[in-house]
Amino acid sequence: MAQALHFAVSSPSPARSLSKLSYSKHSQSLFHRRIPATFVRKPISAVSSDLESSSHQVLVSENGKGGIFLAASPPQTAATTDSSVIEVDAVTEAELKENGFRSTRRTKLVCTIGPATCGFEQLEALAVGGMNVARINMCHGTREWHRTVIERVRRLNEEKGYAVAIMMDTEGSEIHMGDLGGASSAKAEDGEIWTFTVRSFGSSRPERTISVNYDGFAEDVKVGDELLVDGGMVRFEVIEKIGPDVKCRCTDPGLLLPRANLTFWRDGSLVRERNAMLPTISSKDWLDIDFGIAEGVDFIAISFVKSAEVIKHLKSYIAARSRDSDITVIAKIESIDSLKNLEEIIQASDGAMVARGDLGAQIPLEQVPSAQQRIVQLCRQLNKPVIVASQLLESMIEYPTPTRAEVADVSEAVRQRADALMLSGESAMGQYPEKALSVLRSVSLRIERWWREEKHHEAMELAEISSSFAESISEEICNSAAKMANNLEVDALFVYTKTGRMASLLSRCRPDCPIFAFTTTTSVRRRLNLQWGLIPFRLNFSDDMESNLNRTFSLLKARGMIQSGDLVIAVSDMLQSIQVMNVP
Ligand SMILES: Nc1ncnc2c1ncn2[C@@H]1O[C@H](COP(=O)(O)OP(=O)(O)O)[C@@H](O)[C@H]1O
Ligand SMILES: C=C(OP(=O)(O)O)C(=O)O
Ligand SMILES: [K+]
Ligand SMILES: [Mg+2]
Repeated sequence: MAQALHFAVSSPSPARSLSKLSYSKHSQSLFHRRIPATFVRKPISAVSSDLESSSHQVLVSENGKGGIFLAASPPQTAATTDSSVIEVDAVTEAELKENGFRSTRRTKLVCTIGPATCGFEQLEALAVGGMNVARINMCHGTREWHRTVIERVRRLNEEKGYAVAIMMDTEGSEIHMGDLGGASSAKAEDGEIWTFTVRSFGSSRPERTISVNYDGFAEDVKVGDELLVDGGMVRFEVIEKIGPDVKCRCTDPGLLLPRANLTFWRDGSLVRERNAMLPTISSKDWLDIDFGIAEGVDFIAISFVKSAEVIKHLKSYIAARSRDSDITVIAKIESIDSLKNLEEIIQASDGAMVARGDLGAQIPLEQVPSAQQRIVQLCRQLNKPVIVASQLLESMIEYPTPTRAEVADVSEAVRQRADALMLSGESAMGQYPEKALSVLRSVSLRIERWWREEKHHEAMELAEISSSFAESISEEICNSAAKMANNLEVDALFVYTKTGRMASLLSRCRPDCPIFAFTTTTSVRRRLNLQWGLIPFRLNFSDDMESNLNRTFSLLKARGMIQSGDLVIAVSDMLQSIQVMNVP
């Protein structure tokens, strides 16, 4: 029984308007009569409203495959011919073959790499387990150590066909403890007197003495202040100051980890005077940033961002230092100031991280969940990938299974439809990194399915974000294509995008089906690895959508990733078009 789809298009000239499009459920193909119409004002239910300019025509025309082809502007000339290779990472290929499209995981997974996972085999195990991005934290380890990790991830991608991206995370200039003289941790017992000092020590460090990286520390703290390690994992009270040494009594025992973050509180509020004067990007950070640019990392995550200024400054520096690299700058939201200036920071950044570790040390812990929800929602509105980070599965540093509370925390982050989840200590120095990763994966799949089956009608209302008419065409096309994909229950969305923008506009709509994103450069492909629901492929393609589609179909069918009859909606940023068709 054919089902009529109506596209109502009004045109300045009378009479000519689009009429019926018949959609036959059986052959799953759309057919229609070719009626070119200049689209002026009325919305087309599928492509939606506000394409006003008369210079833009919306053509509904036959595309030889009985498919519908909406082109919002005449096709431009575009790229060159191509090789017939399609690059897809091995994990995705296996998942698609095993579970089919609809159950492919949408939420991306970031793993912090540390001593527990820096070996080639350990990195491979994480990649097989679904790691999309490997994070290196410059707060720890040497540049040489991090370079080795980067090289191993690159080798993994080369040899095994993965597309694991690299995220470099700056140390930042907040106050933290030094190393513990090589010890992996130190236990502070209740009532013990510890010395925090700005002195630096060679090999022999007196017992219960901790060096602090902030020279102003001994001046700024006052007797009576409360000193928090890692946001309250251990607490001390300042009892005496002797020159560079600050004597503190342990009031809340716990484990001291190397280079743990220090904050100090006076009369119940965070002391930030001089601290606030510290630069967001320290001199060491600039050296690390040069290192990251030289190593070609995909993302640079900036710690303790306080304003949009530092992001703009860094982006212009990166642009000047490396013309062609498109390193994505992620703002870590982990201080009171970053919450105060949240919108401007996210607007200026390419993405954000809810860095709950330090955030929970700077604001009362009970405010972290609502701050997380606010940050995730704002990023989604502004079309910026957002990562929920830290302590998701903290107990799995020591235990092979998570607590119920941790599973609920992960579920909530997936329910909020964050783009990505991040493991910190769990994968950097924990005993069960692969188990922790598999918990993230299984919880993601479960909540994503819950969304598709029970909640997708609650898709978030997305405000218009385009800053030009051309951009608004792309935005309208993606919003419509995502809606069509849900209404027609298509198996997948295909998007052909050089810059990745069209792919992220589709990801922003959180459609029920996965989004196959084809792009011509490896760096854009890796960058798309952080965005919800995108399965990035590298493929040389032209502006001839027919040949792009035919080649893509044959390449993916040959790899058993799609099959004839699958229903696909294809979107392209070159032609600004939507096509609905069955895989031949
Ligand atoms: N490159 C590294 N070398 C050694 N230890 C690391 C490294 N990266 C992370 N770690 C360990 O894992 C813990 C959690 O990692 P992360 O959350 O990134 O750092 P932090 O908690 O110090 O901000 C760190 O405190 C540190 O003990
Ligand atoms: C991710 C965070 O930053 P870092 O681990 O670098 O302190 C955090 O504070 O949660
Ligand atoms: K850091
Ligand atoms: Mg932090």
